[in-house]
Amino acid sequence: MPRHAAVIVAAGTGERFGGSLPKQYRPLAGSSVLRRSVEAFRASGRFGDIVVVIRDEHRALYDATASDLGLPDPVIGGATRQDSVRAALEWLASHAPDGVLVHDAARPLVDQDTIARVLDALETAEAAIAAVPVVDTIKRAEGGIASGTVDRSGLWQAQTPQGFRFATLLAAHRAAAGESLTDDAAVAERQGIAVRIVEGHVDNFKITTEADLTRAERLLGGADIRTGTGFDVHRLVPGDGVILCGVHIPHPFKLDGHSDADVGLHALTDALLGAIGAGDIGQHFPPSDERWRGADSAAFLAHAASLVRARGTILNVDVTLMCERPKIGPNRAAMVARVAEILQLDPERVSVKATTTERLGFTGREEGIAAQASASVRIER
Ligand SMILES: Nc1ccn([C@@H]2O[C@H](COP(=O)(O)OP(=O)(O)OP(=O)(O)O)[C@@H](O)[C@H]2O)c(=O)n1
Ligand SMILES: C[C@](O)(CO)[C@H](O)COP(=O)(O)O
Repeated sequence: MPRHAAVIVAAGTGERFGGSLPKQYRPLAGSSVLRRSVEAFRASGRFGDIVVVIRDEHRALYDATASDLGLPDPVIGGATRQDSVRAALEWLASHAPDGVLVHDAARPLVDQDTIARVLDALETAEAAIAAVPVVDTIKRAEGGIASGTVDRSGLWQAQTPQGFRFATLLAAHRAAAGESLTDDAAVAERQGIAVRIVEGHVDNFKITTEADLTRAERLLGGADIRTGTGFDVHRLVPGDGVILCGVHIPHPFKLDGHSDADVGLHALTDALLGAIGAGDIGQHFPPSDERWRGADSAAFLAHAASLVRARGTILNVDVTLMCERPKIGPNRAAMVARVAEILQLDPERVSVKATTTERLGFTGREEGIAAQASASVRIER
């Protein structure tokens, strides 16, 4: 039985993707791009060594996503993909596997059939790569103007994995050091090695831009979206106005409470905390703490928002205020604007609604005001 190794190259900078978190460490459907690629090769059960190649400065990111996978220490890659693959092959040289499959970490949707086809082809071929036929009409263009149509017959889009007899690929990479070749098949072709093409899969695309990640997320059944709800009540006592969703509204009563008693922002704070399982407002801002006496509830909401942002993105929030008076309608736009400002959200993602309770219950008797809220967040870290 031949012994095969897998090399997962993840030492790129993801320049075309951009952003502060490199694309291979971006969350993807509850996992990460890199972890999904590695797990596809683990799940195949046909590999001895699985070697991941990373950038030195990504060590903490790698540990956070893959340290529990039981892999050997990652190999440190080079300036180009070619350099990174060669570094992994040199590391593997002392293990002398019969064959090696090289795979882009940036292709997290690789399927088991594609991996198996490349491996099976290696039984009779010295080199085999996954690829899909070019299906679109291909244009050559200069200055944005088409200057010709390329005959697409016989054209393929190379994917990974790309498989080789180990000794063949190591020798080819050593010979090609310093050149500028974008895949391992090109390195092998340079040495006159016949590279067999086997069927890849259209979904085994490379994550190059944000749009690719969104497409991958969609194919995997959606992002990690969570929702939280909040509910709060404050008593009305004689006063000169209420603060609701950050807006002061003149009124012959005020809301009674330790802080400014903004029932709308309190419900919303709890909704955000609930969405990430971070307890409730009372845990974060105990009424026994003098610091919060008369406090502007915007500080509570901003704190909850920062906890969510440490893990992901706030998608939308929705607050319903329950009272007979004051009338919310004339103040709604100002409330939406203030909540959006505190949450640093587009106002289009903020909703404030109101209802009476048909003069029923404590809100109907104007003894107090109640609020309920919900928040949706996308977890990314
Ligand atoms: N010096 C490099 C460059 C790329 N790669 C890896 O090779 C694969 C294919 O490269 P690509 O997707 O083009 O990644 P980047 O080089 O990161 O992207 P860009 O070209 O946009 O900077 C990726 O898994 C990438 O991490 C690598 O290991 N070492
Ligand atoms: C290896 C590869 O993914 C096959 O399509 C591709 O060649 C990588 O090229 P890039 O220039 O790094 O995008």
